[in-house]
Amino acid sequence: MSAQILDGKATAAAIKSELTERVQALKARGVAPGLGTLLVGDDPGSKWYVAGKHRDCAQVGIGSIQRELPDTATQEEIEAVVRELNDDPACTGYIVQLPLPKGIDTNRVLELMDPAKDADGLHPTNLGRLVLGVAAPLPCTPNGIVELLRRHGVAINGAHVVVVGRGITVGRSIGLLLTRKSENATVTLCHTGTRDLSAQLRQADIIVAAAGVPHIVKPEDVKPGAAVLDVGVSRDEHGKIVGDVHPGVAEVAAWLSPNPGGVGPMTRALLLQNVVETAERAAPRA
Ligand SMILES: Nc1nc2c(c(=O)[nH]1)N[C@@H](CN(C=O)c1ccc(C(=O)N[C@@H](CCC(=O)O)C(=O)O)cc1)CN2
Repeated sequence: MSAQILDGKATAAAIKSELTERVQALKARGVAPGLGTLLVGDDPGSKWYVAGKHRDCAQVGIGSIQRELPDTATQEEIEAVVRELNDDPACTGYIVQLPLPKGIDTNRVLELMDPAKDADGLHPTNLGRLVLGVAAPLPCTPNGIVELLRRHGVAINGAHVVVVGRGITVGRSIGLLLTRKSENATVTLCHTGTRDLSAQLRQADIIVAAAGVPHIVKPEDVKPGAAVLDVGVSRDEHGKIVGDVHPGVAEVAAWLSPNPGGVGPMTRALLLQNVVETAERAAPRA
């Protein structure tokens, strides 16, 4: 058996094409959505991701505001740019690219953002709204995963989802989305303190691997017929991505989201969706 591919590139392209129409409709009503990004430091991966976000904006007609600081920037300098983005009327939504350099208090930076402009859905107010079930921008990678499964017809309702990794952008928040009544999944969150990871993985109908540990999910850990989403990014000595999922899993799983080409492009598409939805919320139809 060879798994069917959960094609993030093609799905993201479809979402971007839908968003292009929504942006045009907003502009016809005099609303111009604009995405701001704050990049601190010169990590090549982060630079590439931010550049990709602005390429996407150009593609769908969203404006771009790019702010950069060196990796020597202080907490105060970073917070000053956050305040500027909060006050900039051209910036209708923005993100602070993560991770921030060592020594910077990321939570303080995120808390300072205007929650109404939080395009990543990572502000404590928006995570709280998600807990309460109130409309809010949703974290992009978890939302991208749900959308990727939904658009490929993978059953989420009643599924047992095992998530590996408890980072802020994926593992911590994905359970909040998947356990909503609309998704109705049962979620187990595994991390470095989990005693028998293989035993947990073998129970899963859906595996979300977001640990950043190369090939932590092995073929023998996967129930035949499961859907497996590879989210972790490590690099080999040539800079090539090595995911969290061993290539042999393709012979056991029914569905596989590859890496690259799976969840990454979905993260970018759902970021644009947050920007569009924030602008739509701020400018309700007459
Ligand atoms: N503020 C945020 N920071 C980070 C987030 C986030 O959602 N918000 N997630 C990641 C990085 N990320 C977006 O910022 C991101 C990662 C990967 C991709 C992507 O399209 N990857 C490609 C492969 C690219 C390559 O070859 O390196 C793919 O998967 O096909 C997009 C966005 C951490 N920081």
